[in-house]
Amino acid sequence: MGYWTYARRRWKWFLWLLVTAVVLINAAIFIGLTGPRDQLSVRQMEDESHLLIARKRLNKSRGNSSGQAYADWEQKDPLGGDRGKHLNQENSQKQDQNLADHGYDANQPKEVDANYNSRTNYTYKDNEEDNDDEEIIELLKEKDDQEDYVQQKGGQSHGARANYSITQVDQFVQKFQSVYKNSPYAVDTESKYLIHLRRITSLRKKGPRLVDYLHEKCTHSWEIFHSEIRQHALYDPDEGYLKSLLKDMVMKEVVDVEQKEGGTQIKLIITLEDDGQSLFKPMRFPREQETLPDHFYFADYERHNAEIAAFHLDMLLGFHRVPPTVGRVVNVSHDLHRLSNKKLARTFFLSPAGNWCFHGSCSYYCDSSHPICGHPIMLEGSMAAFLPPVERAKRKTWRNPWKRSYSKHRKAYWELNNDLCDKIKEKEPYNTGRRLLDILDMAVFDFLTGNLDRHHYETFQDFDNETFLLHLDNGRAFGKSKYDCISCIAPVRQCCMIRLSTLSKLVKLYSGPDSLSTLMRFSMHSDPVDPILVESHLQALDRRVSKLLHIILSCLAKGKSWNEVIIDDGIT
Ligand SMILES: Nc1ncnc2c1ncn2[C@@H]1O[C@H](COP(=O)(O)OP(=O)(O)OP(=O)(O)O)[C@@H](O)[C@H]1O
Ligand SMILES: [Mn+2]
Repeated sequence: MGYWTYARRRWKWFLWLLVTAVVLINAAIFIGLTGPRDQLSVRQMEDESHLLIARKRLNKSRGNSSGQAYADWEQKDPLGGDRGKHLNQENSQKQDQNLADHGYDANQPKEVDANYNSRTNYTYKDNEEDNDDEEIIELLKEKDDQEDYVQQKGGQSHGARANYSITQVDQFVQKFQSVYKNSPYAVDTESKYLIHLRRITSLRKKGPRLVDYLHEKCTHSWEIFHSEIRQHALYDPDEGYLKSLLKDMVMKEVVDVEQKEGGTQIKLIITLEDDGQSLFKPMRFPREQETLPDHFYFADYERHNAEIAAFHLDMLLGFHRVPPTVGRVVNVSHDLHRLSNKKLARTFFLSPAGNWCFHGSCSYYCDSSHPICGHPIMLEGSMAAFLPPVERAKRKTWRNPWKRSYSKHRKAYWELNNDLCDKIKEKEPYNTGRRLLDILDMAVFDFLTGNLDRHHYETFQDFDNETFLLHLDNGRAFGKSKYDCISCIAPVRQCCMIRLSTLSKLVKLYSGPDSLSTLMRFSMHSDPVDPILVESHLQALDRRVSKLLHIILSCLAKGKSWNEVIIDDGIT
């Protein structure tokens, strides 16, 4: 072999080694960049053919879409069978029978929360931010020492009183009854809560519609919902369209899916065959799972069932400020993946357990370690009716004066000082009209649901400042059933004020015969993904009704006069 032949062979070897090295280095870089965790999902997302095969297989065995999967729900009345009738005074006699038909018996003994009397419930140890609230803690501790602060009376049903009666509140309720004896706000212990509620809401002046919808011709339920939005309420529960809207959100075929930008966690805009749209928040955890003790409120996961429960609670309180919301089970493949754009579709994958999962893109929990998964393909979520597009009905976003700091280290002004109310009372829009009392209503609502995440609120610009506040975004509510968020009610405690119509409803819920937990259980029973709340969260509602009344009572005890604390602004 000559020298040149030998040299050529070595050169070939060298070239071959070089190419192999380049390939290996590239592969190493690829693995390093994507990380071993994502290898499986990257492969799965790139190669959608296996998803198509799996989809076909599962669709065959489970029905094509959520509409079909939920066809049996068609027979169900989305507003609780005879809710319409319950709210109708003329049918009040039928009501008892209807309630009985639904297994509702006001005289049934209720499960008593055995832990309620324990001291830990009053010291709020599981959330340090509220430990600054010395005053209320001292007050509650003091009462706890008196032992009769909370008397458990399992066996009888008298509203929240049944399990969570407070001696001083009983006396306050008696005074309330005598002061408003012959007024629409009168409270007795016999009549049904829904009759009481109806009497109060019937006093409401609805006000005009949104300007752009004055001459609207409507066919679909969502169009009617938009055109029926009024100055003083988002919807009217007595109108037939609400029932149809809830039903349509469950039954209509999904025709488009898009990820909603803005906010921190994943939400999808789902368009249905009638062109109506809903905001879909997917289920992440079982109902029993509570907020992780080491999570701040702003890092807490959103709960789809909290959105549904909040809608029912808001309706039962007669506020009508939460967009109609209902549970729906969707097919991750047919209803979501098939209709997603490329960016969203790439985040879908088959999990090692064989479940259909996705994670979308957002700032919190949108990665493959926090997947949203079907079982194996059907996924539960909440569908909130979309508000009118901003091009037709502009909304104004307001900073909540009692906004939290959203920082691990800082506290907000109102958490360190008690005079925020005195300051904002002087300022627009809180110095006139209904706004300040609406903020206090929102605090009552958030205290009941345990929602610490109320940084902003919105109103419809058409109605200027004299309008209701939208109670949007309740996804972080109902996170801790044994903990009552006293700081959520700071606006009421610091202003020492409450709207008469709201107080009257709370007094009625305390007095019975219906308790808030029973009414909620009954109202939510109509939802396709019922049970919406586990028992401990329902019991918490009754406990919080008692505490709310105690907070009002302590304002009076501080020397404020009745009319300074309880404000009749005519808004119901
Ligand atoms: N039913 C609805 N129809 C139309 N828009 C809505 C609806 N609900 C919420 N939005 C809009 O979408 C935005 C985000 O919704 P939401 O607040 O529920 O999401 P989020 O991720 O929980 O937000 P954040 O992280 O800020 O708490 C809201 O600020 C609101 O403007
Ligand atoms: Mn939120």
